[in-house]
Amino acid sequence: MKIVVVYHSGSGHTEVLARAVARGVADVPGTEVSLLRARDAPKHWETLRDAEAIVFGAPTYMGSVSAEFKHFMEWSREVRGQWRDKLAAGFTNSASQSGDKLNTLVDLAVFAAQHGMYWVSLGLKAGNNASIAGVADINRLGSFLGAMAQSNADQGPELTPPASDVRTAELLGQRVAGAAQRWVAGRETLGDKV
Ligand SMILES: Cc1cc2nc3c(=O)[nH]c(=O)nc-3n(C[C@H](O)[C@H](O)[C@H](O)COP(=O)(O)O)c2cc1C
Repeated sequence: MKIVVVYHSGSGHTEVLARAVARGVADVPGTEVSLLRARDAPKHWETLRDAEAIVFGAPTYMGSVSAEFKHFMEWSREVRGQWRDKLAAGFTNSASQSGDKLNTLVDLAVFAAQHGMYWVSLGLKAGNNASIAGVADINRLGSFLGAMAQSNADQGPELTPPASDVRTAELLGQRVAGAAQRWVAGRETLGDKV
C-alpha cells in the first residue's frame, strides 16, 4: 500500500516534518512511502495516482500555503478525478505559535475536498494547555485538523522545530497509514458498495 508525502519547504523546516510524517508511515507494516517535492509533482503524477493516501505539507507564508505549494495545487487540475476516494491529511509549520497556521490546514483540507478525497484529522489530544503541561508535549500547539509545528525564526532546521512537533508529525504519518490499511481492507470486503 503506497502513501505519498507531497510538500514544499523554502528553508528546510517543513522538510523536517515531511520526513517525520514519512517515518511514521513507514512504522506501519505493509506500507511503502515516498516523499515528493511539490514542484516535481507534474513529472510524477503517476506516483500520486497509484497512492492510497496523500499527505500534503506546506509552510505557512502570509497566513496561507506557500506560493510554491499553491502552484502545485493549481497544476493538479490536470489530474482532476484521479485522487477521488483517496485519503488525505496535512501539516504545516511557521515561525509564530499561531501565525495563522489553521488557515493553511483549512486550505489543504479544502484542496483535498476539491479532489473528492477523504480527510484524516490529527486525532491527538491537545498538549501544553494546563499548568503541568509544557512545550515538550505531543501536539503542543493544540491542533485537530492536521499537524502543526513552530520553527523559531532565528534558527535553522537542525535546531527547530522542536522534538515534540517532529513526533506529532510522525504520529500523523502513523495515523494516515493505519487509516489507509483499514480503507483498503474495507474496500476489499465491500467492493463497489462503499
Ligand atoms: C514569505 C514568508 C511569509 C511568512 N509568513 C508567515 C506567517 O504568516 N506566519 C508565520 O508564523 N510565519 C510566517 N513566515 C515564517 C515561516 O513560516 C517560517 O520561517 C517557516 O519555518 C518556514 O518554513 P520552511 O523553512 O519550510 O520554508 C513566513 C516566511 C516567509 C518567507
